[in-house]
Amino acid sequence: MSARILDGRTLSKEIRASLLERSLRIRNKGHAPGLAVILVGNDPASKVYVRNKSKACGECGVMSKVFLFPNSVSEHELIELIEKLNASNEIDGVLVQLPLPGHVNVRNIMGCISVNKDVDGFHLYNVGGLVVGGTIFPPCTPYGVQLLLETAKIEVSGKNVVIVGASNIVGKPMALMLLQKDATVSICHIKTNDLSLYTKLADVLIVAAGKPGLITADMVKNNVVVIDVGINRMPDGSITGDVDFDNVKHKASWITPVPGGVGPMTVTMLIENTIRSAELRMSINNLEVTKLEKQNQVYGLSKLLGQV
Ligand SMILES: Nc1nc(=O)c2c([nH]1)NC[C@@H]1CN(c3ccc(C(=O)N[C@@H](CCC(=O)O)C(=O)O)cc3)C=[N+]21
Ligand SMILES: [Mg+2]
Repeated sequence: MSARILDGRTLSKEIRASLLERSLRIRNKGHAPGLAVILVGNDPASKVYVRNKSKACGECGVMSKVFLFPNSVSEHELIELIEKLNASNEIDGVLVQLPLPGHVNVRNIMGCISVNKDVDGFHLYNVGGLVVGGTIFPPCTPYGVQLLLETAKIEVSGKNVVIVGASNIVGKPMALMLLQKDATVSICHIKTNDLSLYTKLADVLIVAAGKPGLITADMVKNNVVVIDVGINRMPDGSITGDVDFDNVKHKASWITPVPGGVGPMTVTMLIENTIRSAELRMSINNLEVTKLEKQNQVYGLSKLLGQV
């Protein structure tokens, strides 16, 4: 037996085609959707991701602007730029690439991004939205995983979903989103005493630990659905996930490859959030947007969610 592949690259292509159509509709009304990406320092992986994001923006008719800063940048300089971008009518989404250098307080920076342009979903307001069951901007990686599962018609309601990794950008928001879909969610992390006790229970196993080969075939049950969020750069330059793909695939019913699984979906959902932000801004009176924006108030939440 060999698992079916959850192909994020192919699904991304399909979604990006429909995003381009949405983008063109917005452009026809006189606005080009815009994403601002702030990149600090020289981390080669961050540069690759930012390049992928810009390329995807191009495919979807989204204007992208990258702002580069040296490692020595001050918090003040970053905040000054973010405030300009918050106030700019050309910009629908603002993203600060992580990680940031140690002397910059991530919470301070994320807190300055307008909640209405927080396409990463990292502002505490949007994080709080997830806790109570809905947010304007679902964080891109968990959002992409959810879409991969939905597209393959993998039902999570009532299922044991085990998440390995408790980061603020993947593990924790993923848990909240799947809890909202009535899954029974367990979160494991670096201090978990007996990891395989949990992984063996999983109907759906989501791994975001950053450790190549962490999940082996003996740790999972037959027919498990495996989502590998890990991206580990190997000495030969290739990338690999956290799952021993070649062996686990014989037990799993579905599995994501790395590359070509979750990674492209992360980028695609970022564009989706940006285009949705642009659609929302277009649907609201400009004066009202400016007024609410100045007060850093949220608009359109009830419009998007139906109810909170
Ligand atoms: N503010 C912020 N938002 C993020 O969303 C964010 C971030 N910071 N910092 C880093 C992580 C990581 N991330 C990825 C983006 C693209 C791929 C991607 O395109 N992966 C390709 C391969 C890429 C390669 O070859 O290295 C794939 O898996 O097929 C992966 C991971 C976004 N992140
Ligand atoms: Mg991400």
